[in-house]
Amino acid sequence: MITILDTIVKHKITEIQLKKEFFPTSYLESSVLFERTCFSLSKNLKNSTSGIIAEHKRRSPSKPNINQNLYVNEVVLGYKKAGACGSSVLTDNSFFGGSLEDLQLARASVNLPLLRKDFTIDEYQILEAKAHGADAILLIAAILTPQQVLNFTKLAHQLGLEVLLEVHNEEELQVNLNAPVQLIGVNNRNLKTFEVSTEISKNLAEKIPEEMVKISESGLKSVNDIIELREFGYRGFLIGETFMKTDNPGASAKKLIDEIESK
Ligand SMILES: O=P(O)(O)OC[C@@H](O)[C@@H](O)c1c[nH]c2ccccc12
Repeated sequence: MITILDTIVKHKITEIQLKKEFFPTSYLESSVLFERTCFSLSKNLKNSTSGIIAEHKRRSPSKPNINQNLYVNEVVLGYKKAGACGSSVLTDNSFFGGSLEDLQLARASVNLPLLRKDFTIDEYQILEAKAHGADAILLIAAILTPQQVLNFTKLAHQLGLEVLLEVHNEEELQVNLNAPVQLIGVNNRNLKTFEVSTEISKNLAEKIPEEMVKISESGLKSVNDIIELREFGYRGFLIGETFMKTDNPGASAKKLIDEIESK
C-alpha cells in the first residue's frame, strides 16, 4: 500500500533534485543567516515550566484547512509573547502550505528557537534550514536509515543546529539509539494512517534514554494531556492545530501555558 508518507517523500526527492540543479549549496552558504549563532531549544526546554513548542501550520494532509488567514510573523510573535519555549514552522509547501519564506519571516520577527518542520531526506535541506534561520531540524525516523540519521545529525551539529529525532514506535527508537541527538520526539500521530493517541508517548517513554529531552508531539489539546505526559518524563510538548485553529493562536497558547504554570 502506498501511504501519504511515501507520496510526500517522492515529491521531496523531485523537489530537492530540481533545487540542487538551480541553487548550488554555495548559494545557501552565502545567506546572511548562515553564520548566525543558533538559539538552543533543548536548553529552553530544560529551563521551562511549560515546555510548549508552538507550531505554525496552515493545513495538513489530514486537515486541509486549519487556518489560512494568518501571518506567520504575527503567529510566532504571539507564541513568543505567550511564553512558548520555541516555535515550529512547517516549510513543506505541497502538503502543508508552508515555505522557507515562512521560516525566514518567523526568524525576522522573534528571537525564539525555531524548528524547521519538514521531511528531511537530503543534506541539502539541512543547509537550507540554516540559511533560512532555523535553530533546529526535524529528522523523521520512519523515512530515514539509521546511517542517514547519524550523518544528518553530524552535519546539523557542525552547523550549530540541534536535531529533533521523531519516532513513532519502539523499533524506530531502538535502531537509532546511538544517534547523538539532544531531542527525541514521540509522534502521537501515525503518519501513515493519521490515527492519534497519546498512549504512543506513554508506552515509549521508559525506553528513551534519560539524557535525551523527551518531547510529545501531535494531538495535544488540554492542560490535562500535558500534566499526564509530564508524569512519564516528557519535558516538551509540540502543539499545532489546537492553537492554529483559533483566530488568535498566541492567545490560545498563552491560555494553555498559564493553565500549566498554575498547576
Ligand atoms: O497539529 P498537532 O496535532 O498539534 O501536531 C503538531 C505536530 O506534532 C505535527 O504537525 C507533526 C509532527 N511530526 C510531523 C512531521 C511532519 C509534519 C507535521 C508533523
